[in-house]
Amino acid sequence: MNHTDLNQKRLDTEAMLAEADLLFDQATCQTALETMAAAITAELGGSYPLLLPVMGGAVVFTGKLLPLLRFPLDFDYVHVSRYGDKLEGGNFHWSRAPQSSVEGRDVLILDDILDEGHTMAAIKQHVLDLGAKSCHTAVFANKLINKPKPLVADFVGLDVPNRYVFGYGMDAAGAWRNLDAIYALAGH
Ligand SMILES: O=P(O)(O)OC[C@H]1O[C@H](OP(=O)(O)OP(=O)(O)O)[C@H](O)[C@@H]1O
Ligand SMILES: Nc1nc2[nH]cnc2c(=O)[nH]1
Repeated sequence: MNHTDLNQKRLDTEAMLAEADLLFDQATCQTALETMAAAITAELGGSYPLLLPVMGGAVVFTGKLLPLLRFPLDFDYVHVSRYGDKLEGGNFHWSRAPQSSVEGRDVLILDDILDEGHTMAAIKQHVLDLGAKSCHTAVFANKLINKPKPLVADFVGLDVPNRYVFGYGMDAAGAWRNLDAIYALAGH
């Protein structure tokens, strides 16, 4: 992309944030994160779990959560995507499967958002197929959609409305994963 195009993209991306609705500010996200950390510690703190965040969306949630978990754990990650930078989900693209052994482990999958739930359901099935002893799921945002989901997450930070949300690891047209709060895209 040349300099002019990149500059236009920067301006468009800034405009997208300026027009967006702030749903959950930084302090609200932090409180939700701390509540989740306590619940995860109570449930899994004694089982030496293997944590498997789903890249790239889980990067902020995971990076903030990990230092709040003061118990022994192993860390690996998977990379699965079905939205790319689109607003509608499509086919799964697995870029990275777990590299460490999942067999016999208590696994905790971490993701930024549970929307239709297909991504988390597929990863959980894969983890169980690999012989995990148990598989819990944690999502920072659970979208309140008007359809049944294949799975209910064991740990949820915040329920978000049925709109396209971004920030806290979630992208808006590929951008704004770096925001420390959750926004909804104008008109979506
Ligand atoms: O519940 P679902 O409807 O399946 O959607 C949730 C998934 O969508 C997003 O990933 P995306 O495919 O956009 O990839 P990304 O993590 O690289 O943004 C998000 O990070 C979840 O993994
Ligand atoms: N950024 C983002 N990614 C998603 N993946 C599934 N739903 C969403 C959403 O609302 N926002």
